[in-house]
Order: sequence, then structure tokens, then C-alpha cells
Amino acid sequence: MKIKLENLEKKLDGNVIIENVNMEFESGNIYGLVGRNGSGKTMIMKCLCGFMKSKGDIIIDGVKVDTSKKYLDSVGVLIETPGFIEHYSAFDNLKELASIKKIASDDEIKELLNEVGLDWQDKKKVKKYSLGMRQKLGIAMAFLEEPELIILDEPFNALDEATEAVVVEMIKKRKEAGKLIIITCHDSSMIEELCSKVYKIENHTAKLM
Ligand SMILES: Nc1ncnc2c1ncn2[C@@H]1O[C@H](COP(=O)(O)OP(=O)(O)OP(=O)(O)O)[C@@H](O)[C@H]1O
Repeated sequence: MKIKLENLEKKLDGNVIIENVNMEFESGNIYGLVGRNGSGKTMIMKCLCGFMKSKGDIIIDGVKVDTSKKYLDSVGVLIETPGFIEHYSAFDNLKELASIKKIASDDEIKELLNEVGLDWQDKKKVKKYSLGMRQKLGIAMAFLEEPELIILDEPFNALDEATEAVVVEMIKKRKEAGKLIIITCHDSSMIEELCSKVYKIENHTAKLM
């Protein structure tokens, strides 16, 4: 998959959030978005996913998409607070999502929860989860169904060191499998370790570093 953003622009309340954003992403790579707080990294991800309407073009495999319709079939997203069903367990949350999406089997869900370090048998409701536990579940959700495109906004937030290392490996494994991964992260050594290409978001626009 090849994604091109052409002259992406987003204004909110009359203020320019991003403009003249031109970026290219291709499967088999991990891309990093870096930049100061409030520079527009999350906004670019939201516009790319279609969570936010924007001006400009999104071109996927050479075809300009109609952003009024769903245009990403196989995408896993972790942006800000994921939409959990708070009174469900972790397993039941993934099971619900799997039934809405395609058909990840119970065994795949168990394996994924195990991978991120959550106990699939834990009946604790998600509303009682710690920050790190919520982050782990959000990551599991983004990886569910092995999507072709994985978008992770600050995936390492609130994770302990051991889990961080696991998530790094999960991301690398998907890259090796030819998936397209886009991440933001404030840790420059992590960005350097993971990403083949890095865009710096500055002055409302994106520059390849
Ligand atoms: N819903 C909104 N309404 C108005 N302004 C918004 C909204 N969401 C984001 N912004 C503004 O857009 C700009 C970019 O925000 P964004 O969340 O994309 O930054 P970021 O680079 O992801 O920052 P951080 O590193 O802090 O996560 C900020 O100035 C922010 O205040």
C-alpha cells in the first residue's frame, strides 16, 4: 500500500492547525512523526484516518479517495483514548471488536492479550484498569486482525520497560510482514531505532528529516 497526502490542510476555529502537508508512506516501513507538543502530529494522523475532515488529497495506491466514505479497510489505530467498553473485561472488549470487524478467533485474541501482557482470563472491568493496562489494551486493539496499516500515537506512553520492549518487537514484526506502520513518539532514540523515515512536524507542516 502506498499513501500520499497532498496539500493537506486543517483549520479549527479559524486557526491553521496544519497546511501544505505533503507526505508519503509505503508498506514495509515504519514512519515516525516527531515534533513539539501541539505541532499537529495527532491531527495529521486523524486526517489520514478520516477521523477529521481536512482539505487536500489523500491518495491510496494512486487513487484519490473520497473522504466522505470509508476508505481504509484494514487499519488499526491507537489515538488518544481508545473507545473501550468500560464495563467489559479486556477479552470481551477485543471479542466485541472482532465481531464488529472480521473474525479474529478467541485463540488469536488470547494470544494478543498475552503478547501485550494482559491476562485474558482477568475478569476485571476495563474501567478499573490502570493507565498502563489501558494502553496495553489499546495496543492490542490496534493490532487485532493484523491490519495492513497500523497508526500508533504515543504507543509507549505509560508502559513499563518490559512491555515497551515487547511492543517494539510487535511493531518490528509487523514491518517485517510488510505492514505499514506510522508512529509518534517523543523519545528520539526510540524513533531512531524503529523508523526508516521520520517526518518532523513544524510550523504547521511536515518535512522529511
Ligand atoms: N478539537 C480541537 N479543537 C481546537 N484545536 C485543536 C483540537 N484538537 C487539536 N487542536 C489543536 O491543534 C494543534 C495540534 O494538536 P495535535 O494534538 O495534533 O498536536 P501533537 O503534535 O499531537 O501534540 P502532542 O505532542 O502534545 O501530542 C494544537 O495547537 C491543538 O491545540
